Amino acid sequence: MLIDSIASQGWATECYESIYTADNVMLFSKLDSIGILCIQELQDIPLKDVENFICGNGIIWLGVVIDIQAEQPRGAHIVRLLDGVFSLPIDGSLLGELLANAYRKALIKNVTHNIDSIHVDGIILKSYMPELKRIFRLIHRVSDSKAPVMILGESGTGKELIARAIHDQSTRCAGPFIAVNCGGFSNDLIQSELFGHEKGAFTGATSQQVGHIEAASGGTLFLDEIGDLDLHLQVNLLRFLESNSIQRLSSSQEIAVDVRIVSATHVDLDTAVERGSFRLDLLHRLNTVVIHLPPLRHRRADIELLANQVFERFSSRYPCRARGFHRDTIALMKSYHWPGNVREMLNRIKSAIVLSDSDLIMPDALGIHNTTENISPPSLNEVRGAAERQLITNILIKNDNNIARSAKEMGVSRVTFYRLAKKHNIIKGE
Ligand SMILES: Nc1ncnc2c1ncn2[C@@H]1O[C@H](COP(=O)(O)OP(=O)(O)OP(=O)(O)O)[C@@H](O)[C@H]1O
Repeated sequence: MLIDSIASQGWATECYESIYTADNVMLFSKLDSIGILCIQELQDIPLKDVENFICGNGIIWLGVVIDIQAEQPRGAHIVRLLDGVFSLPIDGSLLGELLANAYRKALIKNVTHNIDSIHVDGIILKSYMPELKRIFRLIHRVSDSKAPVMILGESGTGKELIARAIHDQSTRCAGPFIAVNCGGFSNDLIQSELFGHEKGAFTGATSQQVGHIEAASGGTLFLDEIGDLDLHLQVNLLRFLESNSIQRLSSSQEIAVDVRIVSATHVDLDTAVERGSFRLDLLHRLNTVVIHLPPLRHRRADIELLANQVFERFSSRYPCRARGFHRDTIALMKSYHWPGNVREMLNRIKSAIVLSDSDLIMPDALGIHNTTENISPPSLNEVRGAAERQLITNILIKNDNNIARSAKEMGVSRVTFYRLAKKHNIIKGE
């Protein structure tokens, strides 16, 4: 068996039955991994999916074929996307050489393309959590496509920053990034803000105005608080998404527009659909790719990293005596509930930097008087869910995101581990 032969040369191996299952694991795998694809097994899989799989992660791929001649022409196309191909049976030392070469390339690729972090607005987004690393990799992966992205998360978790990151990493980065708050205006105003209007379209329309959708052409339109959009406007937005064209208010002229849509909301849209306040067809148009941003209280592992990043960023801008945080301050930040998420952390640290008169920022400088403020007691289900989620996350971190080892340590099958990790959005479903 090929797997045994590879393992006998000292390589750690994992075997997956389909590229769809493997795809989830790839998002977690170390970037210096090598993949081997059995080309025969790809016969029934749409070529587009195979291409996306091979090109969509930071891994060096080799292919194994039974009979190279018989693989033409579909197999030949796949082979061109790979870094090398070999047929079976293969001599052990030749296999060792192929793997060593691929590993060298993987290490170089890992150094030159760090896809575990994102640069945006002068900030480096980093995380110790597999869930966040997966999001950063996802952003890199969707960068070349126009697929609509929906970002879900509480206020202040960084939804707009992530939307900006998606734009900046994309092939549209030279185009405009236009952000619109769908909940911030009256219905009439938002209609005109989005679609534009002709002169005289309504009282006060003294000149023609280009709407945000048109203005974002060639770039990205970020629709914040999409859950607050009125039903009537949802119909108009859906029409635009289906036709890729708009009509300004009071005009019958169709204007073609090429934009990528990123939307965000803190509202539970599934419930909104059930209640009839959000259209299911619009939801399906917007949520091709979904990113769940966790609240800061679920990112304990990142608190110190984030706090230090914020400190570095702002301590050079303001007069500041402090050189960092006292360890009790870090401990307080880790135990605090952060109802306002990263935005609240930013504001508390900024004022602590300005007000602090000691070498280290002390806990009281954060102005957090009662760590239980704003916390309503969690339900038993919430407590169980949070514990399960934390356990899975910790086990994944400990096992270097290796699913098989994590499942073994947790004492469940790989399938059960997968199901639990998917349930908690730690990994993406198929
Ligand atoms: N990982 C991060 N590192 C540093 N700053 C961050 C990070 N995430 C978010 N921020 C900052 O936190 C603030 C809030 O972020 P953002 O406006 O993107 O949140 P949001 O989820 O869109 O909030 P809302 O739903 O209220 O509009 C911004 O100043 C942003 O720059």
